[in-house]
Amino acid sequence: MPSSHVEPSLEPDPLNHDHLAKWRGYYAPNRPSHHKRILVTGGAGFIGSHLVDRLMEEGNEVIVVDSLFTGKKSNILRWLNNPKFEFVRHDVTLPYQAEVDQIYHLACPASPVHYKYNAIKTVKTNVLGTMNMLGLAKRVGAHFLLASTSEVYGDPQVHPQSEEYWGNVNPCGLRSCYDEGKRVAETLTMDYSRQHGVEVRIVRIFNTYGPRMVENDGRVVSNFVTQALEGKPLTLYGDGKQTRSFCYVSDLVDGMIRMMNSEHAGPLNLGNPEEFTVESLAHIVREMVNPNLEIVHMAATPDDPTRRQPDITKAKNLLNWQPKVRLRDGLSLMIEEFRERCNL
Ligand SMILES: O=c1ccn([C@@H]2O[C@H](COP(=O)(O)OP(=O)(O)O[C@H]3OC[C@@H](O)[C@H](O)[C@H]3O)[C@@H](O)[C@H]2O)c(=O)[nH]1
Repeated sequence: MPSSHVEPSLEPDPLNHDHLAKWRGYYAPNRPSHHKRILVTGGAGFIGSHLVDRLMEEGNEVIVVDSLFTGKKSNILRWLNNPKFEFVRHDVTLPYQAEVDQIYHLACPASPVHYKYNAIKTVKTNVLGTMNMLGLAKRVGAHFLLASTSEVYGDPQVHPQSEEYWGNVNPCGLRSCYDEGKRVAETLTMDYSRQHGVEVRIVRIFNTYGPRMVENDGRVVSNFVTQALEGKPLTLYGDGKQTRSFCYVSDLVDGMIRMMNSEHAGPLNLGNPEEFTVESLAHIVREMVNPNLEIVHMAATPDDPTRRQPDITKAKNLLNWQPKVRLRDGLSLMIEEFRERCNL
């Protein structure tokens, strides 16, 4: 039994959320005392699998629920025979039940190419999937963390973006399934907190990169690294003057775990505030892999945000968190892993 727990009375008070949560925590059967039982939806994906590594290394029990639409079993291969680990191939748009203490809800395709592929499914994943996981959190008294996104700011008119900014999102465009889907997911999360007393956390994840990105998922860092290693021209969409701020995956995962174990609901930005034009990213990758590569311009994608940079003051103050890995250092780790994994 965790020492911080105060023993509640034998009967739960269903009208008192705080008491109910404590009661559930205290009397739950099979409750481990030294670690947590943690559900990670989307745990076989890029960010999810790095999060799972950290949670398993810390000695927790981890259940991964993933439909494998974009996730891969190979990302969690090292844990498959571990008795503290369980993989469930399941789509979160359908209910799922398990007795857990924490839920990290990441399930959703994240690359614009993937989330636009079946836009209605993307909305369903964000709305039904988030409702299902919040319902589970409510039933079992688990803490719930939503992996939201910088895309809730749309094409921002405020720069850099702080959590107070409400965003500039097209509700009817090609990206809306993801942007609006995540906005509803945030709304649902806050409503489950207000209406049902669920302990929630919302993090808004800015562009993240690193090992295990799907090499052809269409996102800019994975595209440039794969193209460079294959000796192909780097594809710059639009004029290349649009900006992004790239966070290395280990920094991001550290922020997510700190947030889950904090007292703060958020929303909270997690990202690296170093801002680059996409063109300058192409130059950096080219210089690191092969300075002779060509850079070709292609048409811009619709509703592509023109600038993006997180204001991380809140994360610094509340979580004592800030990214440590500089872009070139993170890129060289990623390039090395891509070379090995993809035989490039
Ligand atoms: O080959 C490419 C790919 C992309 N790009 C450009 O690079 C920029 C970044 O594009 P990405 O597809 O990597 O990512 P985006 O910033 O559009 O979306 C991202 O935002 C935040 C996350 O929540 C999302 O999951 C992620 O997809 C865009 O301006 C895009 O047009 C290129 O110039 N060339």
